[in-house]
Amino acid sequence: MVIEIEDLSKSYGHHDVLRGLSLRVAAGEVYGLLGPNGAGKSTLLHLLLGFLKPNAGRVQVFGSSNLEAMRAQIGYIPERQRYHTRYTAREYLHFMGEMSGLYGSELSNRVEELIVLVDLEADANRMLNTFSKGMLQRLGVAQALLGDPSLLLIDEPTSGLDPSGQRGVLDLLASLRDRGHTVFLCTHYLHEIEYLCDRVGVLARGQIAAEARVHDLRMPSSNVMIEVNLLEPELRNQLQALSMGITCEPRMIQIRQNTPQLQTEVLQILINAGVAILALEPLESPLEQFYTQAVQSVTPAQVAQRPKKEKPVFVATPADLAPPKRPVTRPPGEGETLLNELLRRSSGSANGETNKPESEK
Ligand SMILES: Nc1ncnc2c1ncn2[C@@H]1O[C@H](COP(=O)(O)OP(=O)(O)OP(=O)(O)O)[C@@H](O)[C@H]1O
Repeated sequence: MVIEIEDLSKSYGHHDVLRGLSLRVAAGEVYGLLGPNGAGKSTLLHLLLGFLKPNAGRVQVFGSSNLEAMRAQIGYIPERQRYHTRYTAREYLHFMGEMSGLYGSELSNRVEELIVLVDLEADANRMLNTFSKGMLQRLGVAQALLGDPSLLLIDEPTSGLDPSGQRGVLDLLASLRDRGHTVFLCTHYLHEIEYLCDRVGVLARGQIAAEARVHDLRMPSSNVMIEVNLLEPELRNQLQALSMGITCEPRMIQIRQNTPQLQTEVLQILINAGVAILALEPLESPLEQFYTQAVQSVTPAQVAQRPKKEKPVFVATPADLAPPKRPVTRPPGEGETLLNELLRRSSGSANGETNKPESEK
């Protein structure tokens, strides 16, 4: 294992940020950590780098708990890097390379190789105060790679970049993944997870609330939207009669609780009626559903009730991620999503207990 974290807790004063978090990242794996603002993603990166000390728990990188000694093998790309803008990109990389103990031809060769890798050949002699945010971010990647680290810790790499800047950074990170680097990536953006990562974890209320292989989340969405040129009222009624989960407007059909069969029936009716289909899109991606469920599932009461040594709240498997069998629109309390059911079981509520405080039971 490249990263092994067990039962990690970190507080700032009375503010408990991480509460018994455990996770593992294997060599060559690209792990994406999603979490709302303030969930503790940057804190976790700083703990991995040994910049911060945990209140409890174990952090090992490359099998060692001496994280300061491991730093040379880690490339860190922070969300916001500060640069000395009076340097050119080439000078800056030389300067930073010397700081990491590289000299002479080894340093020059490494700098030139990295300038090519991050696609800054044409701009390497320009002053950094003329660089765009995207160029600075690519320079940050080059800097992180100076010591040829095998593990990269990356904090929100495309935050604040325009679409072409984002594309440049993502393509660069994909090329690093393809070179076999182990990557631990913190992000808010689901498309980055889909594009880059092998596995995804959701950090919520100080724990890994859910974990899944990204490949297993590539499944048909359970809710889709079909955009059409125009639906006559008669046709709308015909479609809505197919299922309670279908709602129609003059130019849009929503299928909640979509199945391949139901979708085929809807499309067949539209085609037979000569309706032009302009678009068919998922209402939310399976990854989005997975993230939302994970963030909403861990309630403060559940966190407070969990004994310290308990395993992660929920680790998703492909079967767990299948669309819920009962209608999504059912009244509250009538049923649970599978994820919620598992969560309740894992917090000891399967045998009739609820998560209410003792006083309310
Ligand atoms: N040095 C500090 N002292 C006190 N509180 C801190 C400190 N650093 C972070 N925090 C708090 O800890 C919590 C977690 O912060 P952190 O920056 O790790 O979250 P994050 O998930 O990276 O957030 P974001 O996605 O917004 O960057 C936040 O509530 C933050 O205000």
